[in-house]
Amino acid sequence: MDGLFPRSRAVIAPGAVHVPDWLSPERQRELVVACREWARGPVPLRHTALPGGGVMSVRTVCLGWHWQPYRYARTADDVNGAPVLPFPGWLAELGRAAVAEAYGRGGGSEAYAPDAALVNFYDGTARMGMHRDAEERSEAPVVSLSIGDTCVFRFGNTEGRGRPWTDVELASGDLFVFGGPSRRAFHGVPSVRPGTAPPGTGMSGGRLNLTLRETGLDG
Ligand SMILES: O=C(O)CCC(=O)C(=O)O
Ligand SMILES: [Fe+2]
Repeated sequence: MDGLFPRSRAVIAPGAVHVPDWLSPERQRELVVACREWARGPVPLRHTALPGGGVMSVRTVCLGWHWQPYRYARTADDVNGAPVLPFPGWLAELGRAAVAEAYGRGGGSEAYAPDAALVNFYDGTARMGMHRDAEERSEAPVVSLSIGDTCVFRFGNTEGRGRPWTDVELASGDLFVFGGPSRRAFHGVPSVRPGTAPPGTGMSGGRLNLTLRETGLDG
């Protein structure tokens, strides 16, 4: 039944907007090519090690600022010490277009200047636990772009990891923006649905997610 009914734009919580099918198929393919290039290094796509000894099931590479739990740096000190790749101007432009799409012109899109991105790759068994994006000093929104297999994206509240939450299916090409009162909301990815990607993304399987952030950091 998937694909028979158009999915519609939805405000999931104040400041949290889901826009299905925002990225064109061409744009998705371009992003896949770019992600593949970024994953070549100098910092490899890797399972992030957590301070408690665990390892994330998602594999990640960063742009602009390298995120390691729980700080940003210009070098990947928890991987190989290499400098993080620059944040491309065209990706910041795409981020501004995303914020304009979510909040309308005048909703802060002109001033949006993302300077960090996490590029996450999920195989069929990868998940991401409930967390908040908290290392950024800026209150500017997070822009999330999804390509490949559909996932369940769990969007919670700002108080804690538990309910209430809303489960949203993020499919290939979907945009999700969370800012304003939802900027520090807990969120996670409890499951990915293998084999649900549309043909033509250029991926052979799995899910890619890019989150663009404004760190508010200097230097
Ligand atoms: O994969 C997603 O949709 C969310 C990723 C995320 O929350 C993060 O990278 O902080
Ligand atoms: Fe996050």
